[in-house]
Amino acid sequence: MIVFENVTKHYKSNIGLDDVSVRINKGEFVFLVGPSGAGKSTFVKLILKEIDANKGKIKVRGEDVTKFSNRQIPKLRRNVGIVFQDFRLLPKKTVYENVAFAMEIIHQSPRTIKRQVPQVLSLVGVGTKAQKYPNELSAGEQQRVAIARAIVNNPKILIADEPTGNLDPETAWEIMQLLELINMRGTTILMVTHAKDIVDRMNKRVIAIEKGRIVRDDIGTYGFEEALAKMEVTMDTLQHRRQFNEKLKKGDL
Ligand SMILES: Nc1ncnc2c1ncn2[C@@H]1O[C@H](COP(=O)(O)OP(=O)(O)OP(=O)(O)O)[C@@H](O)[C@H]1O
Repeated sequence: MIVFENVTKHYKSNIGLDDVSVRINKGEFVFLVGPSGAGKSTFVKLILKEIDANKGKIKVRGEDVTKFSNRQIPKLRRNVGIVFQDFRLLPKKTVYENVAFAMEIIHQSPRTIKRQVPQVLSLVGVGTKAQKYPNELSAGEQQRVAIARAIVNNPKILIADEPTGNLDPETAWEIMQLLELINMRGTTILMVTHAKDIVDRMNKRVIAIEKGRIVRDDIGTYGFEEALAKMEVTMDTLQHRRQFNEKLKKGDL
């Protein structure tokens, strides 16, 4: 889904990323962590082609974005939703209008907008706030609206850049559960964060970068346990089927 192959990005004298190779698969939930100046924003900006790499290939959904022309960039960004720490909602538009606007700019029909916006607002838990303005909402509600706006056009990838940075721990956790729900519906999620407690609690894959290099890439253990649980079910089912077949053969049924 997102592949970096020997990607290097230098800014004059600073290293953004240094020979980074990594693959994020379809459906994954990945944390990108690292100290300030490590290269996290550089990583995100390269995916969105807000900046260009000096070296290497960056594939997003199989296409090498380093070769994209300016005309191809809007399509790329349509496939990658993004949410920020500071929400970035339009203050003079209502919740409904903020989300509808993301559909209007890609020329969705009024009928589709009318159908989709209420659906996505209730999915993220702010269905009753459609006519409110951002300043009438709590921080957590504003982030929910920003998430609604980011996913309303069904992007395959959602990048969350410090999405809980402005939230108290309880609200932050609610937002994480919402992101998990979105991930379970099939969206690949890349979340940049400094929130160690959240990273530990979520137990997902963690890519750590320092000074432009990947220094750790740990797969969360839940994925493995889940797979094991699924295997047990399958093995149970197989065993039942085998017993059933044997009984059938013996004429015990
Ligand atoms: N436009 C730029 N011009 C020059 N140097 C830059 C530029 N943008 C980033 N850098 C440098 O590249 C390195 C990586 O920066 P980047 O913003 O990717 O880090 P980060 O991990 O996102 O940091 P933070 O957690 O503080 O946002 C840093 O040394 C930074 O100073």
